[in-house]
Amino acid sequence: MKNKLRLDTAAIMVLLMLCCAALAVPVVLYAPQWLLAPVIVLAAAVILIAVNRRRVRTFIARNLSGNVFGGSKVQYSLAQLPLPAFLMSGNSVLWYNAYFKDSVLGGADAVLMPVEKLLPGLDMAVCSRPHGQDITVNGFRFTAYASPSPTSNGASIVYLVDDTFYKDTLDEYTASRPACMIIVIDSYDELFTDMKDSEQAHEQEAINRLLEEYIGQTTGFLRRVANNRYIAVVEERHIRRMIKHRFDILDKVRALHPGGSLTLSIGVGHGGKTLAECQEMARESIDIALGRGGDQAAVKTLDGFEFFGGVSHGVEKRSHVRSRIIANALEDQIRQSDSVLIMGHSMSDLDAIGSAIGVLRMCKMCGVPSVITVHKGATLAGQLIDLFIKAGEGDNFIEPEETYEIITPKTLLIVVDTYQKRLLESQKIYEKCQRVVVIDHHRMAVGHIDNPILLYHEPYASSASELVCELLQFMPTQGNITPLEAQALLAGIMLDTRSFALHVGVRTFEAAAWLRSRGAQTADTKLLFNVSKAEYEARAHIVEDAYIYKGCAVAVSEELEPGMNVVLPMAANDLLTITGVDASFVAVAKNGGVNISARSMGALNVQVILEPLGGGGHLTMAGAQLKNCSLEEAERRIREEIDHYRANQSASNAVPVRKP
Ligand SMILES: Nc1ncnc2c1ncn2[C@@H]1O[C@H](COP(=O)(O)O[C@H]2[C@@H](O)[C@H](n3cnc4c(N)ncnc43)O[C@@H]2COP(=O)(O)O)[C@@H](O)[C@H]1O
Ligand SMILES: [Mn+2]
Repeated sequence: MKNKLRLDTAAIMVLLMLCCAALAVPVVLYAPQWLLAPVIVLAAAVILIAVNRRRVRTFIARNLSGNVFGGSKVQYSLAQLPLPAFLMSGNSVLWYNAYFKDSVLGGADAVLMPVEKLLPGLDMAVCSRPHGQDITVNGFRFTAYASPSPTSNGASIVYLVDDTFYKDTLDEYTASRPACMIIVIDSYDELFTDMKDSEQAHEQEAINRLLEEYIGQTTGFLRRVANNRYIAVVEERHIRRMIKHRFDILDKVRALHPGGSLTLSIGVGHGGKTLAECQEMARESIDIALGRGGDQAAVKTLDGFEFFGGVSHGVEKRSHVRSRIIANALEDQIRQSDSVLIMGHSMSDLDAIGSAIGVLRMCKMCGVPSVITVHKGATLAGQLIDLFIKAGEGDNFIEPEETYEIITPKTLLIVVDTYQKRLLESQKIYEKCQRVVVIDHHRMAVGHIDNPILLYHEPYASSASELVCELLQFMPTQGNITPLEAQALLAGIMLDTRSFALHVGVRTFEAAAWLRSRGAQTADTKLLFNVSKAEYEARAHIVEDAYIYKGCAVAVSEELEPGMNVVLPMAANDLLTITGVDASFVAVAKNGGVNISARSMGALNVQVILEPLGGGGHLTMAGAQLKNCSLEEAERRIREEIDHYRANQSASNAVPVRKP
């Protein structure tokens, strides 16, 4: 009968269409004034079809749905089921009970209608699973369950459980969970110490007002717990809104001073089981936000950290007193050890080896057996190590594997120029040594060494070599560093400051002056940055092939000759010297993957751009290593992250473009 009805409808439709078509031609040719006639016929056809469809649907519904369908036992039980239920075949609704008609169809008929039209998004594969599928219709939130059909166009029964109340309650519960925020005014002591009382009060009042307004938009509360520190407890829904707006309070506070010297850091903990757990997560977040240089929000969730903001340059906040305390403490630790191992990051560079050479001198002055452990076949400081070998000091450098036998509980491991476990020259040495000291200048990142007995971490220092110079200056002059060692430390500073162009503070020049006084020759040091002709050519080719994308120079290159690793970061440095280039990204194929070096002069944060690719570094210098990745894919991902970064910049001004 259904087929017959469909046939009738189709036949009428086709007939009327044919009539229209047949009429239209002669009418246009001989009597255009009668053109209205076929239009009227067509309109009549459409109305007829609509009326007919409605009649058909009502007819089928009256006969098939409700309580009177065939009287089969299955149908009878579904009709009485106090839940909306329907039967579908292929993609069409065949039958439904009265509950379905009332609550889902609002009393209308829908037999033979496509299911997609009635329940958009219903997926039979999903709702056939034990947890069913969430479906929202007319403001009601159902869970749909289905009997799986053995064939794609076979019949299935679907019934809907109205969970509106429980789902709304669950949403409200989740959205109202408490979250904790710790807010810190960056570099408070440095900024506020020299201010008059009235100026201090004025600044503090401005910050308080902004924070009160910010937290005042929530149902939470804000408490100032120290001069520079606040705690806020807000609901999860407000944290979501803050994340959506990328913590725009950071911009508002930064805008209080045109120079951007006044900034905030925010640590957020949310999603924890208890408020105490969220507070602990907020504490870890604020440590990371401050360790990364401040002026940013770090959000810890159960899955890891997310960062927002972070573009201004931190205010130097180091003191000579702290350096002296660290120097004394380090000397004590060295003297309490039966041996000392000094280690940098993998693919060590002039800063890692230069600072290690400085630390080695401290150990020698303390009379404790010590050695630098480095993969001599995988270093960017090969020329420097060769100089020491030529000077008869090759024994100072040994391969990591050669140290395993000599490690005892009283061995001290001093890690320089990295704070990250996964970047260490040797994970095994780190795991074997029970006592670890870290001397580093990188911003703190997720996965840092978490158990050092002594930590000299200064993200405001130019380099690890600068930090080690400070420590050495508290050691006796007699027996202190040789001219060759001074040259090594100077090379480390020159590398990380791009020859005194970036991250240079007063203390950097103080360290350089001291090294000069200890015999470092700048011309000799410069020679350590020389490359072979082949390396120079490779570097030039990469620069030549680069193109500019959204203010960033992007270059990709096939794998370089073995031993040419330094070409990659050097080409990235070179590209920054092009006018109008805010940042550079160089991607070079390596062992089935791609290595990336990125540089900026501070106008954008390359660390933030490379972090989603699993990389890191800092604002002006970052890197990433993509495993099992083609050059095309790497290039696509770099451009995608640049797009994302630029979109955020223009959307919220959360990341203002500024030269240092
Ligand atoms: N996967 C990563 N995770 C976290 N951090 C990473 C990761 N990969 C790299 N990084 C950090 O990013 C910056 C930049 O690294 P880079 O490899 O691009 O540059 C370093 C050296 O390759 C480069 N370099 C060494 N010798 C020379 C030279 N003779 N001339 C020019 N450039 C040279 O200098 C960078 C030194 O970086 P530093 O060790 O941080 O001081 C870096 O921080 C990685 O740790
Ligand atoms: Mn380094």
